[in-house]
Amino acid sequence: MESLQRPVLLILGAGAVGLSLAGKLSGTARVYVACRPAHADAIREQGLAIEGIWGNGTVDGIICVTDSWEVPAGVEFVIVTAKGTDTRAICEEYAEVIRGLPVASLQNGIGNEEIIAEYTDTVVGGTVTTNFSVVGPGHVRVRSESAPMQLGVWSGDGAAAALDRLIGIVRAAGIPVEASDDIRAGKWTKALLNIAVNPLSALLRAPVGAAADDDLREIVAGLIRETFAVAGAEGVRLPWTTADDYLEHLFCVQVPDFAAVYPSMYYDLRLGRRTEIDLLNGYIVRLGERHGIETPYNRCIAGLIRYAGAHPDAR
Ligand SMILES: NC(=O)C1=CN([C@@H]2O[C@H](COP(=O)(O)OP(=O)(O)OC[C@H]3O[C@@H](n4cnc5c(N)ncnc54)[C@H](OP(=O)(O)O)[C@@H]3O)[C@@H](O)[C@H]2O)C=CC1
Ligand SMILES: CC(C)(CO)C(=O)C(=O)O
Repeated sequence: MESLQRPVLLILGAGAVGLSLAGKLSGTARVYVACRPAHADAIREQGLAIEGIWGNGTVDGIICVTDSWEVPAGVEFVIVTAKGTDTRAICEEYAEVIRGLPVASLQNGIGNEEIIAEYTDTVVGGTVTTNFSVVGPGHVRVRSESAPMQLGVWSGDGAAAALDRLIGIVRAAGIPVEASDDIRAGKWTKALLNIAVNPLSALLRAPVGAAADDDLREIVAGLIRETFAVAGAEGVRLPWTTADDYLEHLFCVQVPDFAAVYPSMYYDLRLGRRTEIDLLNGYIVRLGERHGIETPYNRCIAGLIRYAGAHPDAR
């Protein structure tokens, strides 16, 4: 009977982040994951293998689905962890399931919550500043963590109540989490880190620590100064007054925290998948054009990533 009272969650687009979350959340919730057949087959056969700072071992009880009709009634929360390039497609695929349910995004980049809000009324925005990777089918690794998960009301009358409940579920599972009273700014705050390190790591095949190299610091500073100018024009209230204040945090805290690991875009480029560049640096370029702000550093790095993405011999 106890399991019937557990919250029922559906994680949409479960790879590095989604499967790791599923592994942790299944301690306190019944968790369905919408994932690819390779993960589903491995997890059905031998459970989810998880290693790293969130614990080591095999997690049984995660329920894999590869099609929307496999999701039973009774799901209370949906968490989207697909890449931002797949947000619309996965929302379309699971549209019947998610309509009317609270849906949270833990994705990087700007624009995912707006898409999700087209499919349900109640949206919770979120960020996760932890490093996750896929080791193989049904096997994930969790490495460095630099800040607690942030969750905040995005839209919908029911979002405040949904937020409280979701935070309770996440906290009960032992994942550090905080409520954000301005999750729009929270998404931009997280994007600063991704704009600074993801494309450089992906292009150079180097871990995040490379961003602090003397030859790269000025590039990172250029990316961030442009992003601050655009964020200011958009009226986004970042937690740092100036780009240089954030750069100090980036180089003194975030880059050291993630020095040895590779960001998600590194894996996308290596594996020939679409990258999230247009939700990050490419987005800054588009907004810069709208506001008449020059963004040469972001334009350059976004172009390099797009070129490498389109030319296998360049990645
Ligand atoms: N990895 C990290 O350390 C962090 C990542 N993030 C962000 O979290 C999000 C997820 O990243 P990450 O977990 O690394 O990405 P992954 O690519 O590892 O995981 C996403 C998974 O969703 C699958 N997927 C996509 N569409 C569908 C679908 N329609 N049905 C079933 N499965 C689907 C993908 O399969 P396929 O590849 O075959 O399409 C992939 O396995 C991104 O926005 C990322 O930027 C945030 C913080 C840290
Ligand atoms: C925080 C970081 C850099 C962790 O890997 C990330 O968000 C990503 O990989 O996209």
